[in-house]
Amino acid sequence: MDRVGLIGYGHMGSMLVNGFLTSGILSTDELVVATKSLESRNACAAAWPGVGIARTNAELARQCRTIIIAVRPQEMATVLNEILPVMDGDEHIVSLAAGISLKDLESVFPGSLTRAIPTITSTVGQGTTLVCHGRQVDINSALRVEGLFSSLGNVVLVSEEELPAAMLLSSCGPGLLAVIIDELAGATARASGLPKDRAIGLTMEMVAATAAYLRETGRRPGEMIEEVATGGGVTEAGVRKLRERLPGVFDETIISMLERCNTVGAWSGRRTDF
Ligand SMILES: NC(=O)C1=CN([C@@H]2O[C@H](COP(=O)(O)OP(=O)(O)OC[C@H]3O[C@@H](n4cnc5c(N)ncnc54)[C@H](O)[C@@H]3O)[C@@H](O)[C@H]2O)C=CC1
Ligand SMILES: O=C(O)[C@@H]1CCC=N1
Repeated sequence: MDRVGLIGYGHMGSMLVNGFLTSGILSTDELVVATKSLESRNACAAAWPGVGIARTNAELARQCRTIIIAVRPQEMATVLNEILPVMDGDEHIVSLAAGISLKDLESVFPGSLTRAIPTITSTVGQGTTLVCHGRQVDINSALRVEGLFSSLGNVVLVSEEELPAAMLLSSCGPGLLAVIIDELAGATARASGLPKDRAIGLTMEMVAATAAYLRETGRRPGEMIEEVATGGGVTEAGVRKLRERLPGVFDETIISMLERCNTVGAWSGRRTDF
């Protein structure tokens, strides 16, 4: 049986297990999970009876042809060090790690490699997984992996050059937007006395409705601003303030994140000696 192995059962790993199994794209006996902490191994076993739980990453690698690695980038070399010696070479490795390039991965595993960048919003069936296949991935393996991630929501194929920018928006973006929701609600609560929880509730509904409006009408953001900001009115005063300050803040934000993309894997010097 062509089993799927998942290494790491944190935010992404647990979301993938939930998505693969509840969508029915995999049955419990087609999935094997390995993770470092005993606590999350037990949590996985309790939540998903029937899923294979491997005691080590090597044990998982011996049983699976598709191996999804959902550990932090800093742990990637350790995991590869454990699994590569027991692999045949015809497996398909899928890395979720931000900031570790296919070239880096190919330098230690010259076989089938795919980078997949999911998003936490797939927990509720919304959002996009970015997928970028390496040169060695054949069509069947590519479709298999795309099918797995389609069970969580939208899949978009991207080139590796586009991946960091696309990830900033589709995958880091939910974290950035959560900051904006928090700050907007917080400032409103501070200035008005509206309880913060109520302010957050109203802001969340507004954000979801704004996205739906833009999506369904096809309006550009600038057109929507014009519709909302009545000349000489209330919104206009706020839009003017944000237009003064936000471009600089967002330029700094995006530059710092792109810089971090280049260093988060810290691959240099971490090559292993299999
Ligand atoms: N959190 C997010 O929204 C997204 C994360 N990613 C990427 O997904 C990967 C995982 O991120 P998270 O789930 O947020 O991290 P996390 O810290 O929540 O989970 C990491 C998991 O890996 C396990 N682990 C650590 N070392 C291990 C080892 N040597 N062997 C086996 N398991 C080990 C940990 O016990 C934990 O279960 C990262 O590489 C990240 O760049 C990609 C897209 C979105
Ligand atoms: O913040 C991170 O590094 C990960 C990658 C994309 C979203 N979260």
